[in-house]
Amino acid sequence: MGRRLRDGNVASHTPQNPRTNSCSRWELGVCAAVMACVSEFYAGKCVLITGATGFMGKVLVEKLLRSCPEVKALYLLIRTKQGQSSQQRIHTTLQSKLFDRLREENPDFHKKIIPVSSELTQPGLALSDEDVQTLTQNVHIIFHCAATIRFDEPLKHALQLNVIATQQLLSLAQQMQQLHAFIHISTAYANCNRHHIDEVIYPPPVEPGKLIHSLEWMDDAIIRDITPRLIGDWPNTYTYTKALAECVVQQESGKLNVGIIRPSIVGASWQEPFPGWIDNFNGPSGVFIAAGKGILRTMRASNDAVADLIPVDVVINLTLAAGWYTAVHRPKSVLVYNCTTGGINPFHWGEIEHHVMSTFKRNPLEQAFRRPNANITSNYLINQYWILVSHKFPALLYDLFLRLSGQKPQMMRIFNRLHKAIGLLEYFSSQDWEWNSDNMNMLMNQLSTEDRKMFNFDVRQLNWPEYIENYCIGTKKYVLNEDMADIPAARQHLRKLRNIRYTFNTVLLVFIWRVFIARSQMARNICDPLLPDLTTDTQKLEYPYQQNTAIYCPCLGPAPAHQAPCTTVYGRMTVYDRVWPYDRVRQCMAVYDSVWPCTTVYGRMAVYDSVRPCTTVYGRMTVYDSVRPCMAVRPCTTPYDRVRQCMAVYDSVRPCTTVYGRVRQCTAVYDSVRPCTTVYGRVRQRMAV
Ligand SMILES: CCCCCCCCCCCCCCCCCCCC(=O)SCCNC(=O)CCNC(=O)[C@H](O)C(C)(C)COP(=O)(O)OP(=O)(O)OC[C@H]1O[C@@H](n2cnc3c(N)ncnc32)[C@H](O)[C@@H]1OP(=O)(O)O
Ligand SMILES: NC(=O)C1=CN([C@@H]2O[C@H](COP(=O)(O)OP(=O)(O)OC[C@H]3O[C@@H](n4cnc5c(N)ncnc54)[C@H](OP(=O)(O)O)[C@@H]3O)[C@@H](O)[C@H]2O)C=CC1
Repeated sequence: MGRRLRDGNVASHTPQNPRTNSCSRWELGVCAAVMACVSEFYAGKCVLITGATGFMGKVLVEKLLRSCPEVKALYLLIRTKQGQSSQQRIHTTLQSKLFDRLREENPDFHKKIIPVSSELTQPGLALSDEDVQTLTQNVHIIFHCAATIRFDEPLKHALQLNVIATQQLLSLAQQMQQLHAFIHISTAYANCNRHHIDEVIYPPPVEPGKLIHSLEWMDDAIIRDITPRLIGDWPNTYTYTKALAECVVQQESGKLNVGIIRPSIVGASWQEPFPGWIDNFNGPSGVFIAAGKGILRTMRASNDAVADLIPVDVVINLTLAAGWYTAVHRPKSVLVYNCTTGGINPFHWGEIEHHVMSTFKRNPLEQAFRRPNANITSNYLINQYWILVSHKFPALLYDLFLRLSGQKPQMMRIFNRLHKAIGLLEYFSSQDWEWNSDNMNMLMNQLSTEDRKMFNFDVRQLNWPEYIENYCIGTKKYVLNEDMADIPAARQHLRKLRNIRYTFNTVLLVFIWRVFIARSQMARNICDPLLPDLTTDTQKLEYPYQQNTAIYCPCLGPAPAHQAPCTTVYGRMTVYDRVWPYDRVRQCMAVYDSVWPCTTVYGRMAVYDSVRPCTTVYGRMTVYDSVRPCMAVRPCTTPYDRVRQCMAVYDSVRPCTTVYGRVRQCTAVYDSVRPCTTVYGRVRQRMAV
């Protein structure tokens, strides 16, 4: 790494006329088709970059050093953070895997990097006088990438960094003696309150100077209260302040050669330095990861809306080319480049959903919470329903499990954060915009064949399915630092989750059946014919019954022998015999008469007798008696009912008497001749009176 500016170690640089240092068609008449004008332009140049520790800044530094090896120096404005100096921070940044290729090609690349301590929200960018002097003397090109990209940033802070810092940097740029170009990175969504966006700077929603002035004296609480009114139809403070920043760039550009790059949604790299590089959760990356982990199951997005993703290396190639073009061709006014894909090679959110899911099924993330299975919907209510069923309910269950196993519940908290994040993104995934990208095309046409390859931003060549696959794998490798060698274990984990799901679904189905469906007479009438007949052939002969009607127990033929056991049991049902009529009855009940064996009980109960219908039903209880044995002719009467822990009490002579509550205690008292048949609870007691 080069010595810090402050140490005054930057060699003086002979100013060059940008026009003579390039292969401008205007200057040279013709640009040799194979000449790499762009990298040649950067040879011997000093470049100032803000935001070099960020996602795009890093890629810019890497590409500049790799493809323009003759560049003289990179001054990187970096703030101290968490006790780390700018020097230490850039050292850490350069350890990133992103720089592996460069490290291999040029192990000394770091010598050209000169970190400069600068807090952009401070007056004068918190630059020392010495640093100001060095920068103003040496810098040829400025790339201003730093910004807060948080959607929920308080307005004052977003204004300070995105607008005021830009203003200050422009005023520093005005003092620079040999500045050829100032490139400001904006966003394609700076004007997202419009549907069609041209490559022009639109009038600001408010005069930036006035807003800055007004907010100076207001305290944070007041600003928070008036923020929604101020930002109007912008969805967040980020896009709003980026719109103001563009306006400031135009106002303060003076005689500078200025270009504005407006990337749409910046995603993982397409080709350089290798496919799929990404290092953060911003934009769609966090959504992909959450879906791959099986946490995110639903999101509001329109299947048919264009997903205007743009690979980070495309943005950086265009930015470097724009730096060259701005310096060499010095456009009369600020040139804006909408750096988008939708108008050229459109791809839709529905397609993205499909490719993300299929990639994560083939290359699962480790320790997934559930199997990846996410869907997008544009319908608010459907989305809310799935949030409840697929997010909140499982989170609740999982937290319950954690609580019971003595751990701290965390899933609900994770989901709340996820909902907050996706709630902020949905604005962008539920509608689409049209960007004019003429300047991007124009710039491409200005490049030599060599440059078009080296600084490729021709998104017509982008194969979306392949890109999305590399993107997802990139999140696995570079954001989550997972090893591809562990994929078999991750697949095994998914299989385990699938089995758990099947088991859970089966239990749930049985539960729903028991609680809701089996209680419904109508459902029984529909389902009975479909149910298997579990009686044996012998039983059928002896105790035929009609299963496909509501009549269950016609007693046909002569009574079987006295000892004949009670018969059928379907489902959870009871067997007993006529003398000792009892048995474990969990949820159901059979009631029968004294002579005949009880007949069928399906589901929860059939009660009948031959002469009189069974009598009382109390709560969940059946009580009846029969004076006479069941007869052949009469069907059983009451097929009923939810019997949780139920009870049949009867006797042969007198009706049963008491039934108590939901049959926690059921007391049947009766009969002097026959044994009583009390059943208590799950038939813990049987007794004869
Ligand atoms: C259904 C699946 C199929 C997929 C198909 C459909 C996909 C639709 C995707 C739609 C995406 C649309 C994206 C549009 C964006 C366009 C905007 C214009 C482009 C730009 O100009 S700027 C770049 C965009 N900016 C952002 O994306 C920033 C958004 N982030 C924020 O504003 C904040 O981070 C947020 C979300 C408010 C959270 O704040 P907070 O709770 O304070 O958390 P932190 O930021 O401190 O982060 C804590 C921790 O969480 C990680 N993190 C951050 N975001 C996510 C996320 N989305 N998912 C998961 N994890 C996330 C973060 O890295 C931190 O981790 P640490 O380890 O550092 O603690
Ligand atoms: N990512 C995207 O999808 C898109 C991004 N853009 C634009 O691209 C640019 C770069 O975005 P991206 O790289 O993704 O953003 P990052 O958040 O990854 O990087 C932001 C950079 O700004 C620096 N920074 C923030 N605050 C300060 C400060 N007070 N003083 C000095 N430096 C500061 C950060 O430094 P530190 O490490 O110290 O925090 C970091 O280097 C932004 O202008 C953004 O608006 C546009 C469209 C889409």
